[in-house]
Amino acid sequence: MSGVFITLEGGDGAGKTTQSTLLEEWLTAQGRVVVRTREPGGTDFGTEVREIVLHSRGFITPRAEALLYAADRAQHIATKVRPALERGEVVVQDRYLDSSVAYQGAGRVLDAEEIRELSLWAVEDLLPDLTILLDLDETAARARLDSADKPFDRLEAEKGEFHARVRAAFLALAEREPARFLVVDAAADPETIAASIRTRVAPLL
Ligand SMILES: Nc1ncnc2c1ncn2[C@@H]1O[C@H](COP(=O)(O)OP(=O)(O)OP(=O)(O)O)[C@@H](O)[C@H]1O
Ligand SMILES: Cc1cn([C@H]2C[C@H](O)[C@@H](COP(=O)(O)O)O2)c(=O)[nH]c1=O
Repeated sequence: MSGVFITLEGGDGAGKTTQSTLLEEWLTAQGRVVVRTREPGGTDFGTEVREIVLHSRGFITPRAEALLYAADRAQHIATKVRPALERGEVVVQDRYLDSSVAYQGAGRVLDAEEIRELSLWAVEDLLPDLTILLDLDETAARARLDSADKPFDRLEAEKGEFHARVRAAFLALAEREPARFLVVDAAADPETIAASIRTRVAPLL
């Protein structure tokens, strides 16, 4: 596999969409073919899963929720991400298995190792070349979401303690795999963040 697989992680409102847009623009200007995608929802199947997992009105058990994210991931990696990497393209993806460890593991208080194993099984062990963690405290993230003025989804609607556990879990994951992660202060301005991301991505191209 000769492409480059880059994931962006962080809490809701940390700035992943903003930074993946800027990264895609820069990579395209460097002459690379970019596949910009996300989880959940990077495939037709995933779009249906996304609707259930983010907007279902009924109660979803934590294990059922973990399996929904894993099903979305299995389909997405097999049908979209691996083929793009095999063609030598750059995949820029909002969220991946670290989100499951942080949200379902720490947030929903399931066993983090089991959640990671479930995702690794779903994707036949594919890990990113680089994971950019946009780190922002939950109060600042909530203020950004509030100002966006759109209704909260199931996960965004969780309490502050849930999001604090998610943030701590992301930071612990980055500490455990420093070679894979770039941790960025997401409170900085978007151009400063984009510049530090480009510095780390350039040697991978
Ligand atoms: N560095 C930044 N400083 C201030 N505001 C920012 C910054 N980056 C993004 N924002 C703003 O914060 C809000 C959320 O940004 P964005 O949609 O990029 O985050 P996200 O991590 O993709 O969110 P979600 O997880 O909810 O999809 C937007 O209104 C965006 O304009
Ligand atoms: C991949 C993944 C995502 N989540 C959560 C995180 C967010 O709250 C939503 C996705 O919304 P976004 O606007 O696309 O960021 O889903 C999760 O709990 N577990 C996962 O594996």
